[in-house]
Amino acid sequence: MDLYYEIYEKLLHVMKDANRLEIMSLNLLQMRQKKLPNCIKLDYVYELLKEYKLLEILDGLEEAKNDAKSEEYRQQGNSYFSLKSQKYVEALKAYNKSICYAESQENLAIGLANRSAVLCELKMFPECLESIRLARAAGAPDRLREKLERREEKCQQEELCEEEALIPKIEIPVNEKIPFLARCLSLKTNKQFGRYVITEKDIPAGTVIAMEEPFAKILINSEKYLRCANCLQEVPHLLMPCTSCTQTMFCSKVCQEEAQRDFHHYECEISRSLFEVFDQALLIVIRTVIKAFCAFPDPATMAKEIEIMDKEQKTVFSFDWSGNVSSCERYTPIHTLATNENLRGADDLFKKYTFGCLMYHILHGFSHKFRERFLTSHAAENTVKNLIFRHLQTASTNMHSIHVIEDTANPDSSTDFGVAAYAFHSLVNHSCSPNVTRISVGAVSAMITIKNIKAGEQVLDNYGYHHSLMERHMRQKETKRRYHFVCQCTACQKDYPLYSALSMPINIPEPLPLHNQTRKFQYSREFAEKGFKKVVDFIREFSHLYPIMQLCCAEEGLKFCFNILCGKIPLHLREQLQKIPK
Ligand SMILES: C[S@@+](CC[C@H](N)C(=O)[O-])C[C@H]1O[C@@H](n2cnc3c(N)ncnc32)[C@H](O)[C@@H]1O
Repeated sequence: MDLYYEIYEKLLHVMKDANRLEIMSLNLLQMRQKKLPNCIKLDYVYELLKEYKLLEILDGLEEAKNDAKSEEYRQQGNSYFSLKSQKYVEALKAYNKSICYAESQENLAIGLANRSAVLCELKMFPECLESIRLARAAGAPDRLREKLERREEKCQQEELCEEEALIPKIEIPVNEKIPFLARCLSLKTNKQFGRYVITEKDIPAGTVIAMEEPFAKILINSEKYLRCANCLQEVPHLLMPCTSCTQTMFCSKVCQEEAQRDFHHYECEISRSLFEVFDQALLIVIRTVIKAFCAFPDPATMAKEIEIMDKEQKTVFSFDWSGNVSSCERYTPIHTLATNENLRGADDLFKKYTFGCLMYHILHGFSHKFRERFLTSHAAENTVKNLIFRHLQTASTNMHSIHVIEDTANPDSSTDFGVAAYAFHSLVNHSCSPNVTRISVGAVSAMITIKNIKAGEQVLDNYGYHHSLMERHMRQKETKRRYHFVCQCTACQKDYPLYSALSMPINIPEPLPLHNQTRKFQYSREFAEKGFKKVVDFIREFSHLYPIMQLCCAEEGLKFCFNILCGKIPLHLREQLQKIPK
């Protein structure tokens, strides 16, 4: 169980034992009825956490660089790399961890040299050469010289056959003021949906309609030694450690400087605590709050601007993004994302007060840089608490995962490597039979249509509850629980069947036969290019027959092929594909 949840459960437990649970709920309810600001509710729960000494659990979680640990992680890397294991991605992670913990230049250089060995086994020859260069620059010891030379020679002899991933483009007219959106998209509001996005023109299936950069993004814990903490690219060969902390790696000087300016300056001292205490759903909250504070010259100006934002409720559609956009303007559409505060139950709010207290405690207690720059007055402290609470709510309603290509042989294996806050994507509502899907191109989110959408229709994504995978009553229960609405989409109204019960008319061809392809071929550019065209043509022609088995498969095929065209094959999958005999 994550540490933040363990502390929450402990608090519940001690309050119950002391017969204080009811009175606490009543107090919080009264504060809510009096419409007191959230910082006061957080203060109330904060006092309880202090009284029961639960905040002490957060002490001493940081670790300094340490050669003994660096060597231990290198040993772990060696055993993953051994002939017996051949777990190359795990070996890369362990070597990078060893690099991050290295105190001495020697341990840093050995880690880099060992990393090059794994890259060579993974047939990533240019990447291996880069790691050799870095190992030498770090002063690789003489005893490794010969090994590095042999490895270098081998890499130089190998042919390069890496295919560049395609960067998708919006190929229909683009909004002049919002160059990352198709011009036909516009925003509406009504009682049922709140804000919602429609298209004013017909859009055929297979059309990219948005390419959006996030306001804030984070890496998940299991990826921190494989990807750059700033751009999130999977470039283990380029990663160099933060010179102070043990949890953060950057792929370039540019990324390091950007991260330092945007968030790492305040997170460096607390980087291990953050990963130890919170999961990705909460890490994005802290990152959003830090980035928000960095967007303003000082907390007092920020508080004033926030008042205006709360009043005006501007969205991504309110700004001209074609020229210079101020950092305050960039933050505004994230600030105004839906919180669903009035629809949340007491239990949910109590959890969020507790998690918010833990976040505040870590920022206030352990990040000196954050405290010095932002917690400069009582009013500023309240602004931080209110903002943490706000984004605990916006994140749970609006956050989006950043993911890689799915592994068809292990559909349950995780594909997420990050979480991000997107201003436009967060305005798109849910359907159990969606007409768009999102694909991550790095941290950029590409939205592509998977059905033909007619002028005037709403653009609808899926929040994880598809009619082909889950019964209607379960979907409606889940959307109510997590997103506070009972879904009334066409699939719910017409009770579309589960995948296994879909009809499969025999006069309609199979759109993309995956089963008689080898696994390696499924992930090739050649397959994806042909496959994409085939499924798109299929959906465009037969869209009116939905829901039938062939169309559900075609939508899945479209996602799969588009992902392969635009995304790089992630390392763990590359390792598996390489192990398949020719
Ligand atoms: C990511 S936001 C979507 C944009 C939102 N409508 C807004 O006004 O900001 C998710 C929230 O939108 C609303 N929502 C999403 N899909 C919906 C649907 N199919 N029916 C009703 N409300 C929906 C719910 O309040 C949900 O918590």
